[in-house]
Parts: sequence; structure tokens; C-alpha cells
Amino acid sequence: MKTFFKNTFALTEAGASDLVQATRACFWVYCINMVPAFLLLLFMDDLVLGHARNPYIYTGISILTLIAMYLLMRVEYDRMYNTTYRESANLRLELAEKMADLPLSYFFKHDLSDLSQSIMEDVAAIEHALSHSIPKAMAMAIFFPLMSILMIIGHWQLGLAVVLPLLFSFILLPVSRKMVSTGNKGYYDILRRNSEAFQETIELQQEIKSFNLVDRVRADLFQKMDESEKIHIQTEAKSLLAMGLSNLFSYVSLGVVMVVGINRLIVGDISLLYLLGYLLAAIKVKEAIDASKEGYLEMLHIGPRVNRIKEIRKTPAQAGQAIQLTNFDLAFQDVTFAYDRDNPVLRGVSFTARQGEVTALVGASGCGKTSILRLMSRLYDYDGGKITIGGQDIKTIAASTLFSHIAIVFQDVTLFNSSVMENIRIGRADATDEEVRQAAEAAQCMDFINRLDQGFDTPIGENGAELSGGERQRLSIARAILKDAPILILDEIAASLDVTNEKAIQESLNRLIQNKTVIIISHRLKSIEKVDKIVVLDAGRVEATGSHAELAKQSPTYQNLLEKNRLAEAFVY
Ligand SMILES: Nc1ncnc2c1ncn2[C@@H]1O[C@H](COP(=O)(O)OP(=O)(O)OP(=O)(O)O)[C@@H](O)[C@H]1O
Repeated sequence: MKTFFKNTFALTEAGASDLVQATRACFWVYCINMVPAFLLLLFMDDLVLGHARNPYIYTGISILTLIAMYLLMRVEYDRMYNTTYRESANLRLELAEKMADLPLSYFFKHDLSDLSQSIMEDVAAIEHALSHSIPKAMAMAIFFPLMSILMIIGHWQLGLAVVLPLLFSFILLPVSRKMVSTGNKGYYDILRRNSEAFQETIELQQEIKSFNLVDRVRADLFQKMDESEKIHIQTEAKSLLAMGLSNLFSYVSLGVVMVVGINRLIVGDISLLYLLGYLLAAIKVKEAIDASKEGYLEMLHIGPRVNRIKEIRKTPAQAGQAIQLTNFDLAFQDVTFAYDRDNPVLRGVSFTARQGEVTALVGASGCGKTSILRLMSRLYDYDGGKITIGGQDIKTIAASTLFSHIAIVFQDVTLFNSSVMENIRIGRADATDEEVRQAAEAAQCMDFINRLDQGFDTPIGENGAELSGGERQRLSIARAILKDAPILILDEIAASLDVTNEKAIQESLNRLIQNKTVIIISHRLKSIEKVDKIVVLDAGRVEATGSHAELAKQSPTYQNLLEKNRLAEAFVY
């Protein structure tokens, strides 16, 4: 039962155990709720037959029953609610930990609003179902067959009169389930599309306003909202139809018991007390079934959410171990890679970037430079060939170990919504304030930091919205300087620097790159003329490798790039 719960509702081991206990508690509560009805019959039987006992006995039995009911309900409450909140906290932690171990490519391939929805909303929905419905519905799945057997054994006609309509009432729920889950899938899909559309609208405000797209975007959003409303109403209407029929059958059971019972009473087959007993039992079972129906439906609603959580769990984590590295030569050996199977991006790339040297990757836009950076930092894993650091296959190195040896300055710099000081300290969490200041100075950040209201303590808006592109990039360089990792990757850092800064940063970088493996991507060939090695890429292949002087003579692709650079520099508006 535990394994069934674990697999069906995407629960943790502890959560599945708690659910078994909650289901057991609910089952006993259903059973004890039948007791007052039976006691009433027993007491009435005594009175009718003139065997009335001492009133204290009836009072005592009633009080004991009430105490037992109270205790069982306390246990049920504890198992259903208190343990549930522990489970949802565990589930969120488990998902967050799992995500920390997923390859970064997973986050590029998946919608971010979808992922945060899984952690927050999906877990909240499962939490609600666990505390309000699943234990009740599961306990009913055991209680109802058991009661049916007992009632049919007691008197088969009366038993069937109670059981059959209730059974129909229950059978109709899966019909409702089918309608709900088909409708829900469409509803959740459209809900997700809506939330993406809203997010996109907010993020792209600048483009929407500058291209005068406000009316078009608004109309599009309204249409999406209309669609989701329609699907929601249709789903609810369909499920209500099946639900309505189901409720009708559960009421019918009382009528059928009356009809069959009175008929049996007239022919002298049963006593009035017997009929009353069945009627009371029918009322109690009907009440229990009605109470569990909502829960059953809620359980069906969470199906797509449970699947999303299962999908995150199923995604293989990035393998690798905390290997001690002493040499940081980085070698690509016949590496192949594709984002999607049909479109190879790298086709047998081989080159070595040696420690203590600067290696530049150049090539036309789309030739695969950024993809090579992504592979060497394991943001994606390569498909064929081999990438090694110090002779060690990077697929065997844990991502956390690898990242501790690599500092990257990306083209697009992401800054956190915290102070300047904390944003630079991301480079090395245990750096002192003084070390952060020195890194900021080396990256030529002091001019703009001094201009900020609170200097290093100034909060910078989400994604550094209050800093210019060049300033953000200089903060990112400060992070890399602070990290001082043996492998340094610089992706187009010259793009948003101005001439004054570039010169000063150049000096800091020259000091930083001593004895490191440095890989640079730059479209401005002037800035890489003096590097130790240039790797020329053409459509995912290495066309040539050598120094600037060698390539300028031998490589047609490099010559072509030089010519384009010359034209770009001569470009005037
Ligand atoms: N996340 C991705 N999913 C699918 N295809 C991608 C992805 N990123 C890049 N590509 C494709 O891979 C190819 C190589 O892209 P890459 O970004 O590596 O080139 P690049 O040389 O760095 O280009 P640029 O100089 O313009 O930055 C391109 O055809 C690009 O469309």
C-alpha cells in the first residue's frame, strides 16, 4: 500500500507512510461512526422486548463510544493534517535538491514558470488533497466493500437495495474523472500558456511599447483569457453532470431500502427494527460516501500535477565525482554535439587550450563558439568524442567541482537583486569586504560604485536594472577576479566596454590570467591578435588553429573574418 501511494501521488517515503496511517485512521473513523446507529438499535431492541437494563449501562456505553470516537478523530486529524504539512515541506525540499543536481540544459529546455509552478502550486495542491481528500477516499475504497458484504450477509435483498444504488453512484465518479482529467489537461495547458504570455508581456514591455504593440498584445491576452474561461466552464459543466447523477443514485438508495424494506415487512420477512437498522446503516454509508466523493474528485484533479513532479524526479541528475585536479589543460577530442538530434552543431571538434596560455575561439555567427563554452562548463553534456581537463573526462567530474575551477564572464550578465557588495561576493562566498573592494577596483568598477547612493551597499534592482550594460559586465569581471579560478572563460567581454575601461580592464585581466587556462570568444579580432592560440571554427568544425600571423596567411575563414572586421570598422551611419 505504501509503494502504491508513493508511486501514485509522487510522495516521499515518509509521506507515503503517513498516508497509510491517515487512511487507516479514516477507515476506523468510518467504522466507529456506524456504532451509534447499532447501539441505538440494540437499546431499542431491549426496550421493545421489555428487557430494559440499568440506565447507567446505556449511559456508560454511550460515553465510552463517544470517548472512542473523539480519540479516533484526534488521531485522524493528526494523521491527515499535521503530517501533511511535514510532507509538503519535504517534497519541496526534495524537488529543490533534485533541481540543484539537474544539468543546466534542463532549465534551458523547460519553461521556468512551469518549474516554479511545480515547486509551489503543484505541491500545494497535493498538500491540500493529502490533508482533505486522499485518506478519506482511500479509506472509503476499503470501507464500502466491507460494509456491502456485511449488509448482504445480514439480509441479501435489503443489502442489495442499499449497496447497488450506492455502487452506481460510485461508478459514475470515474466517468466524471475522465471528463475532469481531459478537461483539466486542456485547462492546465492553457493556464500555463496564459502565465507565460503574461510573463512575456511584462518582460518585453520595452519592445511592446517601442513597436507600438500594446493593442495587439492586449487583444491576444484577452483572447487567451476567454479561451481558458470557456474550457474551465465546459469542464466544470461536464463534471457536474456526472456528479449530479452520482448524487441522485446515492439518494435513491434510501428510497429503494424503504420500498424493499416495507415490502419485506408486510410479508413478515423482517421486523420493523430490522428495517430501521438497515435504513440507519444506509444513511450512514451514504453520508460517508458523499463525504468522500469530493475528496475522490480532488484526487483526480491532482493527476497532471503529480505527473509533473514525477517528470522532474525521473530526469537523470548530472553524474560525476569530486575529483582533485592539479592540471588544467583543457582538451576537445573529436567532440560532437547537437541541441536536437537532427541538427548537429559541433561535428568532430578537436583543440587543446593549455594552462598558462590564452586560447581564442573565432568564427562566423552561429558556428558553435558559445556551444563549445557551454560544453566545457557542463552546462550541456557532449554527445560524442571526449572533453578532458588535466586528462580527466569532464563527464566524470561533479558539476560543483568543475564550477569551483571555472570562472565565466558571460555576454549577458545576470545580477541578483541585492547589494553591489553581495553581487560581487557571488564570485567567492567567503571573500572579505576588503577582497571584494580590491576585485571591484581591479575590474574598474569604482567610478560607478562611488556614484551610487550607498556605494557598495546600494541595492541593485532585479537583474541589475539600475546599471548600464558596461557596468554590469564590469561587476561580472570583478566576480571572476574574486573567484580567481584556474580556468577563465571570457565570452565577448569587449562588447559592452568603452575604450577607457577596456584599457584598464585589460591590465587587470593580464594579471589575472597568469598561469591560467584562458578561453576567449571575441568578434573583434584586433583584441585577440596577441593571444597564444586562435581556433578558427566554421559551421561546427575546426577549420584551422594557430597564431594570428599564421592564420592570416593560411586560413581562408580567418582571412574572411579579418576582412569583415575591417569593413565593420569602416562602417559609418
Ligand atoms: N539552446 C539552443 N537550442 C537549440 N539550438 C541552439 C541553442 N543555442 C544555440 N543553438 C544553435 O546552435 C548553433 C550554434 O550556436 P552558438 O550560439 O554556439 O554559435 P556562436 O558561434 O556562439 O554564435 P554567435 O557568435 O552569434 O554568438 C546555432 O545554429 C544556434 O542556432
